[in-house]
Amino acid sequence: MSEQRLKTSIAILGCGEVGATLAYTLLQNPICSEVILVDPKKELLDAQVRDLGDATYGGRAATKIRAGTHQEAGQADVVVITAGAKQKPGESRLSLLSRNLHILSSIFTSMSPISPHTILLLVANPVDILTYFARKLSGLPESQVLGTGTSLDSARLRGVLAQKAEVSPSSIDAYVLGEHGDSQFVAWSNASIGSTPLRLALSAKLSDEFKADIESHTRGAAGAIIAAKGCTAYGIGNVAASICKYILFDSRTVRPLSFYQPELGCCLSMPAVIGRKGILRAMPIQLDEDEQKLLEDCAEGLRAVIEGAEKELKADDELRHALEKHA
Ligand SMILES: NC(=O)C1=CN([C@@H]2O[C@H](COP(=O)(O)OP(=O)(O)OC[C@H]3O[C@@H](n4cnc5c(N)ncnc54)[C@H](O)[C@@H]3O)[C@@H](O)[C@H]2O)C=CC1
Ligand SMILES: CC(=O)C(=O)O
Repeated sequence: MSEQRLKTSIAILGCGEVGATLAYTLLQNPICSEVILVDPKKELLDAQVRDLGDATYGGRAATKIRAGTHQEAGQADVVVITAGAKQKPGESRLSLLSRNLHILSSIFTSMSPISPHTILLLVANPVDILTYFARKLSGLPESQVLGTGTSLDSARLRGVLAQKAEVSPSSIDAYVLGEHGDSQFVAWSNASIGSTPLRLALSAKLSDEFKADIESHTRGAAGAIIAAKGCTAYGIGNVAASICKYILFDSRTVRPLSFYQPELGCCLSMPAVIGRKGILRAMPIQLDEDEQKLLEDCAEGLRAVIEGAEKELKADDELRHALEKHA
């Protein structure tokens, strides 16, 4: 096989806390030949590339890291978008929408023309809404545009359940679904430890109070970490690196990811099979009546945010033109 055919690249837009942590994770666990970092803050970009480069000299150095332009990023196999404002302590993810939508739109203008084979992975918040608009702004097929969604919340859920059940997190099969935000919910009816349904594995422990405690821990995790250190980075760095691996290795792994749900009219997280072409297919999940209602409420809330954002977009010439380009 020629050198050219083996070359695989991941571009990371935004090299702040999350982008740099993701880059470091990709250098420590090589899955591609090149990581390209892009950020308008030139001094920060150069410093991150030098610092991250210093981490590659000792070992296998299988992955090279370099600074690049938006145009170069648009030709990468996977483009991860971490560019955007982050929450201040006490702020919600949705409060970032207006700022981050402008950044998202400028990114697609700068990356154009984007490779038709690129897979876009949205990380910046509010991730479900930005995933929705990235589909429209990029002009890429729906299956190639996904967001990390509740995969991080699900990792947090597995962590806390593993402690309670005294088993390894890798033996817990449980999903947080819906919005990566306040309206998320746990699909308790499907949760299991090994092949044992959670209600059998935890029996008496699994009270409503126990569930409410776990849900509030999972929902509040980001806020608590941000209040103490100003950002979250390691968890999402690890989750985003894993998703890049599922894509590049065509591993067909099932994870809860944010992608377009035609019957709900928005992007939110449901289980999906992930591979080289992005979302290969949704994996059906049977929710109970209460969970189905939570899913519908969550979608209704996200659709209302999308409608508000669309009104704002129509009033802004630059954003309106960006959206109309691929309408
Ligand atoms: N989905 C998830 O689970 C998580 C999402 N996040 C989100 O990720 C985003 C980034 O967080 P941090 O890295 O902590 O923020 P940060 O402020 O440290 O870094 C953001 C970077 O984006 C850059 N940027 C701005 N415009 C750009 C453009 N047009 N092209 C390329 N880069 C651009 C900025 O210069 C800055 O360096 C936030 O929106 C945050 O809420 C953070 C953690 C978890
Ligand atoms: C910041 C964020 O979205 C998280 O850590 O979940």
